[in-house]
Amino acid sequence: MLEARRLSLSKRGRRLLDDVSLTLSPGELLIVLGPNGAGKSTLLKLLSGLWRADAGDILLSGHPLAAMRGAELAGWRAVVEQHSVTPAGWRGEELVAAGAYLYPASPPSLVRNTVANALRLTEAEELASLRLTELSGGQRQRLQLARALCQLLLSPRPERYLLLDEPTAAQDFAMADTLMARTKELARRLNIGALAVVHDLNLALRHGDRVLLLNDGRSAGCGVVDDMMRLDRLETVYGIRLAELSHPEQSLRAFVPLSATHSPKA
Ligand SMILES: Nc1ncnc2c1ncn2[C@@H]1O[C@H](COP(=O)(O)OP(=O)(O)OP(=O)(O)O)[C@@H](O)[C@H]1O
Repeated sequence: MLEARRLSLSKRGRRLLDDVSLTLSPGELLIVLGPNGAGKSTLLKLLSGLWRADAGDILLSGHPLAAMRGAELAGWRAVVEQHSVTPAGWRGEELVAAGAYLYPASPPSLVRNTVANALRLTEAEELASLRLTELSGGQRQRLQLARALCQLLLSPRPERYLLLDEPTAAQDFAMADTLMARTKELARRLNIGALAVVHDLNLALRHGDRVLLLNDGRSAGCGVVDDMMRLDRLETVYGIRLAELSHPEQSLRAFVPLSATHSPKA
């Protein structure tokens, strides 16, 4: 299990995260929701080991993340950041194969198969031979997801975690839904703990196992989707009136903003 206990972080005299805790189990998809500036990316940077918290601990299967070096950490977790830099001149499959850099002793055929598998799982097969500079933002984002999957698929660690910062931000409506469904399915099938920061409440509703709500650097609750995704709670966190709609025949529900009463904090 990935366990974050009472994380806090300040920068330039501002509290970006304040006493935030969470658990992420292998096989589940935890969605992190919250308004702009709530601290979602900050939390992901701490969980990834890219930043260090001022207070609190992060444990991976009981081992402190703070004591892990880069290569060791990369076996436990793969990260897709919000803004990833892609090397000029690379083609899609080279980016995905970068996920195998930790395992130089892997047989080339295993790496080739893993890259192909990761491309297939992320609906990115047709991007393999194309130059990154000639791809759309959404296509590059899918390849980054494939690169992260390749890293985890080759890892010998008993527990693996996939940390995604807005993995569907550049995806069209249909692809966003497909990718979140895939992520959930992969988490289950490969027993990977997946955490995804998303903005779309309805993606969280449809695909999340559990939800962490962040507001102003603090936790506004963490629990199963039905408990967290309640109208009153979401209206408070987002500062907007919402309507909850349900499909007459299928057990589907969705949230839509009702009015322009939003009062952004910053
Ligand atoms: N390097 C930094 N130094 C100082 N403050 C920062 C830094 N990075 C982010 N912040 C501040 O921390 C707060 C949280 O930022 P963060 O990026 O974690 O929010 P977020 O919830 O991911 O927002 P968004 O939904 O807009 O991506 C913001 O107020 C931001 O201005």
